[in-house]
Amino acid sequence: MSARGNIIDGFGYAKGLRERIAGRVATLKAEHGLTPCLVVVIVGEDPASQIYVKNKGETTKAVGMESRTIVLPADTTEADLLKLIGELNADTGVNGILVQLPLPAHMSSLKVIDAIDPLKDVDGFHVQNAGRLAVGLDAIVPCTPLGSLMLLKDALKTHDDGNLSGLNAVIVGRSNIVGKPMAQLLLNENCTVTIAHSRTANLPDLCRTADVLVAAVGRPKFIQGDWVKDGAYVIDVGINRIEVDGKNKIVGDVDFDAALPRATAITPVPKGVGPMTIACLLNNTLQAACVQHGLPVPGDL
Ligand SMILES: Nc1nc2c(c(=O)[nH]1)N[C@@H](CN(C=O)c1ccc(C(=O)N[C@@H](CCC(=O)O)C(=O)O)cc1)CN2
Repeated sequence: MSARGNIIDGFGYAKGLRERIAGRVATLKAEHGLTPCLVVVIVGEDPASQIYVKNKGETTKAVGMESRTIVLPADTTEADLLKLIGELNADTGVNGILVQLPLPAHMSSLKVIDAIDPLKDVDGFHVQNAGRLAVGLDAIVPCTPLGSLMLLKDALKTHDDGNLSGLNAVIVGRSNIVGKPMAQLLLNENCTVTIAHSRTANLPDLCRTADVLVAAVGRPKFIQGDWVKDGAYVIDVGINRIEVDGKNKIVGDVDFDAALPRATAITPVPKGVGPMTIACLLNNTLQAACVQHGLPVPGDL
């Protein structure tokens, strides 16, 4: 039996991944004269989004890629945003397009995402990428689920036989950007997958069946310690800002302290899945640039 209570170092893993990406970017530049370019579009002034976009710009440059950030006012019309996306789609110097979410309420994120060229959709949110992932074709995979899977596989390799096949996976949350693609990825790994949501009956008992428990529900410390099966792998995707003793704190969707002793391994918040999101975005951008130029796509990093 493997030891309990291991903390998965997403921050460290993401750092290593960024270094490997930087190496491949340098090779791409040296051998093909190609520098991948990522454009991030932000509409409005949501403070958290502004921080994420700033981090994306800085890390994109740090791995040697070109970064452009387009800031639009909150009252930008949907038509104007769609026009901009059309221009970026047509610009051969742009390899990746990302529209930061959430968008202001007067815009349809589905419509906006649908306007992005699927080959430049480095978020992997376009319906063509979602469909391709669902049927097992090559696709751009959403960054947070992709990063979660990388951490999970690495933890399994470290603490177990590394095999996801046949494990029971329960994903709490059915969003298009995390829950559903995570389910597809785990299904591809031959897990038996259940997606739970707000109408699921007896959620605690369902969670107790999970060898792999993924929490993506957006509610602070929602998953209690005694919902975690002895020896489970717990991936906490939640990033919730709460106030404790007058101070702002970020916590996940899992009651970490209570879950830790039961889990074989668990991601913390912060420094768990979060840093993997941006590292995987860079990887998707690198791969998208290769596909667009007919170059071989680098393998697993
Ligand atoms: N177009 C997109 N919009 C959004 C996405 C996305 O993948 N594509 N995801 C989130 C926000 N996000 C990236 O955009 C993101 C969230 C969190 C982190 C992160 O590194 N979190 C840190 C804590 C950071 C903090 O102090 O706030 C951690 O968990 O350690 C990176 C990226 C919604 N929108």
